[in-house]
Amino acid sequence: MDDLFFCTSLPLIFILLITIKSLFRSKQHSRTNLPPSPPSLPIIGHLHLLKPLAHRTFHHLSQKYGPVFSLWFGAHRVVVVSSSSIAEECFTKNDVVLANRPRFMLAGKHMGYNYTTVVESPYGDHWRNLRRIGATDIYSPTRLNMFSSIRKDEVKQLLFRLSHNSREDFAKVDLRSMFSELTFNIIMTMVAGKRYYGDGMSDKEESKQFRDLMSEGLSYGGATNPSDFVPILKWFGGGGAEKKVMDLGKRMDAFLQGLIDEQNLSKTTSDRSTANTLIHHLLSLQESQPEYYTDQIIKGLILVMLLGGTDSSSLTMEWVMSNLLNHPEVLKRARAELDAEFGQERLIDEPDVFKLPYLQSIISETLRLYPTGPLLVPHYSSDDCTIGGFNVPRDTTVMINAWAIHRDPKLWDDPESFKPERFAKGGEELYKLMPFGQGRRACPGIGMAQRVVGLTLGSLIQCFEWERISEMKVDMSEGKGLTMPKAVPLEAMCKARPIVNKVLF
Ligand code: HEM
Repeated sequence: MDDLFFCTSLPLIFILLITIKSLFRSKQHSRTNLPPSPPSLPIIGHLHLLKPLAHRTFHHLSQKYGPVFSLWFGAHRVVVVSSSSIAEECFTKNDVVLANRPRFMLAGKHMGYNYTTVVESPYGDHWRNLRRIGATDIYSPTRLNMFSSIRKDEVKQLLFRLSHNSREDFAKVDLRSMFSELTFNIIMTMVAGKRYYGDGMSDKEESKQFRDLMSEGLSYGGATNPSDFVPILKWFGGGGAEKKVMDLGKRMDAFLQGLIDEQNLSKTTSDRSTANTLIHHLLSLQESQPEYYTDQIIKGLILVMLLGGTDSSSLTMEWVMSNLLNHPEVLKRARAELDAEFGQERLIDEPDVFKLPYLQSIISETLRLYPTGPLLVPHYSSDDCTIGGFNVPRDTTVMINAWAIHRDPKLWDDPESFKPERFAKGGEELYKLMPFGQGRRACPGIGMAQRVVGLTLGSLIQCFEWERISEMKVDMSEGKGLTMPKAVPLEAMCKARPIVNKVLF
């Protein structure tokens, strides 16, 4: 009996002691040499510092506390990184440890199927499966090429709209709404063969429903529940924001399910108008692999395209046009590049965009100064790690301040100035940019964004003269919102160039 005890229990006790010791050491390790932190208030920590334009607040803090500092959002630890080399460490050495997402966004819970869409899902098999589906069925060059005529048609419709009053003289146009409608129409035509914006659409009930859902969805995208940070708030009721997002989530789900049901029905009635849509393709895969292509997974994939792929691209185009209006010499050079390469006889097409290095430099320079994801999407540590020589415990949210890195004077000459020429050399400068993130969780929509943004801007420059609405420079201040909109929506004056009459009418 004694022998048996020694043989079985002693090794177990030994293993237990070693585990306790290493756990203790790990806890100690993670509690010392933490990133510096500003003085905090009881219970709320640093929440009082969180004002709109968080990237700017974090940048100011980094100047005092260094390139890695920590904050408490109530009971939740957050580490902010503002240096290029340390961000690189996050996306290489620590890429797996930091590939999780925090769970404090209400949208992720109630619209994103309890944090299971590709944006919010934790790192693991489910997320890998979603990225695989995205890479093969949605964002691969082959799939993107299949939908190139949709993008071309939508851009043509935009050119038509712009030319309505501008064939004789300069006319004033509201570019924010036009860019936004363009990106929604492109994605919805790819997804379901439907356009919800444009002539005759505003009275249709389904269009109205879609527009309302999207504007609510984008406005609640960054909503958090204060009681997730300060649990004591649960005792005081509240939760108003959560109820609104919950209600929106239900309506959004019903709408997306309606699209799927409609396509299922059209299969039985052999309606060919929906045969080339993304939903049709995903539903056909559902037949052979039902466990991977569930209705919920399909709805989640559509949702992230709509909420992640529209504002980010349309606001980027608005920032680019604002820069061009403030720098007429850059606009002139971009137009000369287009005219020299393609003349005034035919409209440019998607593949042409990659033969326009100056236009590409303008887009890169705009994404440097005005990245529409200034803090990327928050990452979350699944284990203890070190960042920039500091210990960062597991369950810490890590934010990368791409906006600050893109303006770091140690990295860029004259960082506050708009100078597309800095990208003329290509390679090295481009590697310092991170508007789409880096590593495992980097944006999978980059190819689609490049095509939409490049084709639209190239076409606008090829087909129209552009001027500001007054002598005053376009206001470049940033407004509130997750995707860093301009504070003042862009209006501009445009006049059709001769090519418009040749190719559009
Ligand atoms: C100019 C346009 C765009 C910009 C600047 C942009 C930027 C970003 C950024 C910064 C991230 C987070 C990276 C990180 O976590 O470190 C991201 C993630 C993501 N983006 Fe984009 N994006 C753009 C367009 C698009 C488009 C067109 C789509 C799809 C239609 C898309 C889909 C996604 C998805 C699904 C993720 C989540 C990836 C994951 O968590 O695994 N994006 N994007």
